[in-house]
Amino acid sequence: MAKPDSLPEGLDFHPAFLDRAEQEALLLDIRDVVAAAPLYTPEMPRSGKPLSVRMTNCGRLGWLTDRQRGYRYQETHPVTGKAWPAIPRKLLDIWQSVGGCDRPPEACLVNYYGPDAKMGLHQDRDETDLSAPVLSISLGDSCLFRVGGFERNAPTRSFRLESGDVLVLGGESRLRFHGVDRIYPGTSTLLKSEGRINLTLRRVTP
Ligand SMILES: O=C(O)CCC(=O)C(=O)O
Ligand SMILES: [Fe+2]
Repeated sequence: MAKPDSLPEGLDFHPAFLDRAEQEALLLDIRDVVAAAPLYTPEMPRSGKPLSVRMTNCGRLGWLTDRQRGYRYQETHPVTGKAWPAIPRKLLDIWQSVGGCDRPPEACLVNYYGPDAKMGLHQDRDETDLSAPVLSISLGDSCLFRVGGFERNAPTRSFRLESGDVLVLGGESRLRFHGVDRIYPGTSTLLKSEGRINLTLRRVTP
């Protein structure tokens, strides 16, 4: 899709960065990741309320949240107790070409959104290295993505993210609030069924 006319300062958006063949190849790698590290349902800290998105990770560190211990990175899958699988080469290459960071990512969060899933407005700030960017890749159904400022109540703008789009939150945009308002089911034929996969690559430690 075309770039929206006005995106917030410092937001680096690459619509249709991956062509269909690249998306299919990446999806095969993600299926291997999910086979080794199954999707699970994360819980909100304290309340234990389940998130609508299911998650897993690859990389040395994985991001997770549960009732008891809240938001954090850890080296093992919360259900299997095993180390996360490695980040696929293709993702490291994408980070190298558009991430603008010479150190490799340490974590790749895999978010799976069913047709009704969403993600509330939040900042990514559980990393100790906030100088490295957050790089996000969309696969499958389109979503309505919302991005705001540096306070929760600052004005926000929404635009669609489609399969193959890459978005980099870096530099002065690293800590912008963002979230996913909704999925548009049936807008992509990439996945076998409705839904969206988001891959979020991050550097965690300096
Ligand atoms: O699904 C997306 O596009 C955003 C995901 C996200 O913001 C996150 O996992 O922190
Ligand atoms: Fe985020």
